[in-house]
Amino acid sequence: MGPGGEDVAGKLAEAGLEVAAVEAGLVGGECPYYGCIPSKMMIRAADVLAEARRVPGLAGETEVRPDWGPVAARLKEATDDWDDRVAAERFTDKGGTLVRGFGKITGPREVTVGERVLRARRGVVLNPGTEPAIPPIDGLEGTPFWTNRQAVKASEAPESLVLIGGGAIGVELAQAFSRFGTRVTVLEGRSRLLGVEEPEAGELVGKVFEEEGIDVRTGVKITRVGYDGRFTVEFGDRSVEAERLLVATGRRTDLAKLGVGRIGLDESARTIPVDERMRAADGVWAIGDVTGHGAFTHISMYQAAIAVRDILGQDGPPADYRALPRVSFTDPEIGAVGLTEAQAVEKGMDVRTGYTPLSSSTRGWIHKGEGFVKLVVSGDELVGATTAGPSGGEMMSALAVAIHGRVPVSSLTHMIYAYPTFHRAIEDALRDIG
Ligand SMILES: Cc1cc2nc3c(=O)[nH]c(=O)nc-3n(C[C@H](O)[C@H](O)[C@H](O)COP(=O)(O)OP(=O)(O)OC[C@H]3O[C@@H](n4cnc5c(N)ncnc54)[C@H](O)[C@@H]3O)c2cc1C
Ligand SMILES: NC(=O)c1ccc[n+]([C@@H]2O[C@H](COP(=O)([O-])OP(=O)(O)OC[C@H]3O[C@@H](n4cnc5c(N)ncnc54)[C@H](O)[C@@H]3O)[C@@H](O)[C@H]2O)c1
Repeated sequence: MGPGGEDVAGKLAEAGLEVAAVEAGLVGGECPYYGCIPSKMMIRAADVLAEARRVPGLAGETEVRPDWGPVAARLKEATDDWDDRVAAERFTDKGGTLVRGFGKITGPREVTVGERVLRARRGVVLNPGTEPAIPPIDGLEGTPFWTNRQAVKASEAPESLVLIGGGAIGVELAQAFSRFGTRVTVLEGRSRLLGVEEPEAGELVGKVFEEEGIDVRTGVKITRVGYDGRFTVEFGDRSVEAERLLVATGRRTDLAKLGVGRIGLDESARTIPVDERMRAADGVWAIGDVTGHGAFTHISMYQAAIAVRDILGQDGPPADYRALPRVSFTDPEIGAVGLTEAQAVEKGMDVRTGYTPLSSSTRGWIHKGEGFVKLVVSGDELVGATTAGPSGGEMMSALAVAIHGRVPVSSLTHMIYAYPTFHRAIEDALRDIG
């Protein structure tokens, strides 16, 4: 019952099907309780602090004294103190049956929860999501390290924090805590932050982090973690010490524990492959992080809608991930859609790119905002874009529409872009296409 599962279960119950939903944790999954919503609330508060600190030089003087108290209180309220009663009732009020516990597939169209065996006529929808993947670092196991699940329950911002992993979770939480006064170190194994996105994105975030006092170490190989009331993380001949350690090194799903072997799927795989209708096997649909099409709530919900249509025998377009959007909610915010330049090259496309720094646009200059627009083009088709800046995620939406609707690049070039918006920089990036 992640975001997609909750949607599928509710919609099918509303359509009159007899639906049993199995949930081992909280109805709604990671996003509302430990992921998107709490992290974005932390980021919203941290961004307010950053804006206040920008007053000098623009509008006068400020004195900023961060207090985590309102953040912790807001998170408690937003998650109902990590209680899913409202979400559970939303489903049962639609006529669904909620079964609490861990579900295991025990046969075709059969799921067992403890002693209870559920047999479906129509089929089973799998939406097990992911949990934090913990790397096998010497000394880490058994220490009171945080993952995102503990970080969002912090009652105060720690004095110091080491983050292992500079991906999506790592960068968002690093900046949020740092802006509340936490001394933050990010240790990333790859050569840059946000390694799956365009290199320019990770480089920009790394530069801004350094300027804000976040210690970023990339290309590190962590050899040991020690804990004696404080954490020591060793990498090569260096080490860093902190009050808290947050591990954000990716996600995993235990498919063997879920019992997918009973329906002919590979239990040692990292994902459950699905077709364009979310079918994973006869009478089995899978949606969300586990399908490997992007660990995002909007993917879970998008796939949910397709699965519902397929189960109810309704028409509708098959899954299409060409215009897959994603946003890293750092400041500057990194919006991205479709392919990166490297991914397009890897696919054998004849790639051209266009790039412009946001500072050369009127709005970027007025705002004193850092960022850029990068476009990835193949022929006359836009296949990918990255928009970094104060509203990078919102800027990206225009390009997501262009990719989704296959708007030719030649047509985008002759469009009117409102002056002076951030998104007007898209026009400059289009002109730069080689
Ligand atoms: C810190 C953080 C920030 C994030 N921020 C964003 C963001 O800003 N935007 C965005 O789009 N995405 C974000 N994500 C990702 C997003 O949370 C997930 O992609 C989203 O929750 C969709 O996941 P899902 O549908 O696969 O299932 P999940 O949300 O992972 O839920 C799966 C549910 O299934 C339950 N479950 C698993 N196995 C079983 C079983 N066998 N029996 C019974 N129950 C079981 C689990 O308890 C869980 O409740 C973030 C994630 C994290 C960790
Ligand atoms: N804004 C958003 O939409 C948002 C925010 C947070 C998370 N998410 C989703 O959740 C997923 C999980 O986030 P994540 O940050 O855990 O995973 P990630 O895959 O984005 O990043 C993990 C990082 O940890 C690094 N790493 C792995 N092992 C390491 C080690 N031993 N030492 C040092 N570095 C190591 C990897 O190189 C990688 O850069 C994301 O992929 C994303 O899909 C989305």
